[in-house]
Amino acid sequence: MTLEVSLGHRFAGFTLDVAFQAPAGVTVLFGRSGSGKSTVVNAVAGLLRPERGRIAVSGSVVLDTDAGVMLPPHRRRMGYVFQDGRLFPHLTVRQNLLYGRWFAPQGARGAEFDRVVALLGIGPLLDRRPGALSGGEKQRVAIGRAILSDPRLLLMDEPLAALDEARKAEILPYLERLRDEVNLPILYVSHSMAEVARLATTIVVLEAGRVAACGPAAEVLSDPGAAPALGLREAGAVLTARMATQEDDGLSRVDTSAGPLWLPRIEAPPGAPIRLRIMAQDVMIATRRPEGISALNILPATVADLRMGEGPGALVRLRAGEDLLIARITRRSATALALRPGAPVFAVLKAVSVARENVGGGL
Ligand SMILES: Nc1ncnc2c1ncn2[C@@H]1O[C@H](COP(=O)(O)OP(=O)(O)OP(=O)(O)O)[C@@H](O)[C@H]1O
Repeated sequence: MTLEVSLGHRFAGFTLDVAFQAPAGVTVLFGRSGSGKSTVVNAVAGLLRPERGRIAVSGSVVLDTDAGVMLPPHRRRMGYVFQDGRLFPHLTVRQNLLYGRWFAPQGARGAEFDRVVALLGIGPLLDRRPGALSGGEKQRVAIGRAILSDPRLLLMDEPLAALDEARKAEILPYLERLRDEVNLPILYVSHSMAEVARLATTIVVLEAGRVAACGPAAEVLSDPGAAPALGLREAGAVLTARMATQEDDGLSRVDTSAGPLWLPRIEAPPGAPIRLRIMAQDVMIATRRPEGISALNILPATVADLRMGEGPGALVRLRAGEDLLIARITRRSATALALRPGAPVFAVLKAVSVARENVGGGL
């Protein structure tokens, strides 16, 4: 495991008691305001001294209260990207970036300047000062500065929260590239489901200082038990498909492990991994393959588990090939269809449910 975290801490009126492990990639800490996300990140960074805990990154222990180990922040080799960038206003972009590199340990200063500049697309900005940058550009520079300090782990506490939708959309592809091309684990705080669905490798859901759910993104997002903590309205699964063909009528065909799906045209080369998000409310369940229906996308599936809500709703997790889906239906339908684990069904996906802005890189 790349990241091992176990923490206990009390503030007046709040108790944090969490433990999770995560492999390489982006680990998203997700939860409502006040659930403890920043407290965890601050403890990992060394900005908070927890009462009890053990934190290891790629096997290196930075905190172990039982063993009396508590490295100070500057010896933990964590890159930290805040909501507001926090660049030095009197330095140019180049100088801000080089400042980050100054903290890299001797001999490890190879996190090459040019490669990072190219990765984040900030070459044309090098001689400007932060005052002449957009919010999205500032954040890209802040990320570059953090990477150039050659960290073991990148901590990002709501790095997009201060940006408008257009600037968020500008940065997300760079974050995907960081995840996919730079071998740098990232601990990422967010309460935006769209960001989580697009970026997360692992999701840790916090609720009132405890871990409500934790695991690979595809599993947590399709888990009926985790959906209430994630937000029922935004419940939806992610799955990875492969780009197949462009069709004559403007649709693109992508292949999932359970069969093909057709979506509004996606610009991607054949074979490219495409991360899809399918909202629970956009999945209907049929016990027989429907005919004479306008929905294009129908996948054979089996019921994995289901959870009857306290109100009229029910959440059903479906296994379609290797992939997991979640459907939000009524309890009445779940009963009428006699849904139970193992039952063979068909998942009917409304074509619009696979939205273009939800299409990102591979898991
Ligand atoms: N230094 C502190 N002293 C006392 N209480 C604190 C301190 N820091 C955080 N808390 C409390 O701990 C709880 C968790 O706070 P935390 O900032 O970790 O939540 P969060 O999930 O990051 O929230 P948000 O999404 O609003 O940033 C809150 O109730 C907060 O008031």
